[in-house]
Amino acid sequence: MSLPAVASTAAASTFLSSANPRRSSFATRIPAPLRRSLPCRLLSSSSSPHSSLAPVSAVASQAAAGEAASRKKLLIFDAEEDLASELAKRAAELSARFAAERGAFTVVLSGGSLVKALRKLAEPPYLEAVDWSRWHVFWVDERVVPKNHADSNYKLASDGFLSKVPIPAGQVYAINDTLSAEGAAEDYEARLRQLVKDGVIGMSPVTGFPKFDLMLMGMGPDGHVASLFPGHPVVNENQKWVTFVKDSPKPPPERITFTLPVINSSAYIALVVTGAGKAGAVHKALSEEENTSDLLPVEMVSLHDGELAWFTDKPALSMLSSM
Ligand SMILES: O=C1O[C@H](COP(=O)(O)O)[C@@H](O)[C@H](O)[C@H]1O
Repeated sequence: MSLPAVASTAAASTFLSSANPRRSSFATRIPAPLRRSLPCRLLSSSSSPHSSLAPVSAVASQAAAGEAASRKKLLIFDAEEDLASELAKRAAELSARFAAERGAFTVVLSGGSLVKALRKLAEPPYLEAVDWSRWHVFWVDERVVPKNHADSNYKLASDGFLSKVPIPAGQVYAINDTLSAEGAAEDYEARLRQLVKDGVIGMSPVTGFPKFDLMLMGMGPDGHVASLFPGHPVVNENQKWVTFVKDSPKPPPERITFTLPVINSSAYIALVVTGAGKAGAVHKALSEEENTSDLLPVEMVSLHDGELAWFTDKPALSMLSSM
């Protein structure tokens, strides 16, 4: 689907300005065809992306009726700085909410470009304001390499984020890097099951899979999420919580990964996807052309009862419009 280069329409401006009077010039220039092409009905942008549009009220009434509720948001940022600020703010809000509700806050990290986007959490005011003692940190995927290896997602997060915030060391759950891929996946799932029994991780009454409070995830240029790659059979795993691959198309080949049922049971997912290199997969994921036989893993991320927020920028959306 190619979208025409059109300037903002009155409808587009009204659509957004009623929800967010501080919208950016980019938001106002989202053409009506693009708005129609987006399955996410919540669009906002720049440094103040909080607007909510129609489906949120629909979701609220579903929730009031006791049904599972799923929401999607598309947040578009002019600057990476703004994206990082909003991500930190949202994570801090969720931390306070879940710490109060459950006494623990379970956070799942991916590797890749996501980690850099977390940097503002390690700065004032969040460094002091967040109750880090409540955080329990997991990985949505990990490469089967030693923890001090350059390819390790643990090392990436440790160097770029975890070493800068006072999360108790015993609440950072790295994979066992002395095991094979199969062994590490089994071991990680066993540890998750124990933490569910201990009440640290919640369970989804809707799906019967663990329900993590916040997943902070990236997406590869091919539309992969975690280590679930397009066309790989593990994308269809629907029993295990954690599985493994030995033939990842992106090096290193051996990885362990959460399965889609676990990802889709989350309370909140922030999917951080920026840059022109991701534009093709973003176009496929966010356009209305649905070919259910050919879904990218990112298109299969769909929460049963929670909120999925895309944190994006103009280059990542560049194939959806001609900005
Ligand atoms: O290999 C991986 O890639 C994805 C995407 O990384 P990005 O640098 O393109 O954002 C990442 O989310 C995943 O955790 C990692 O193992």
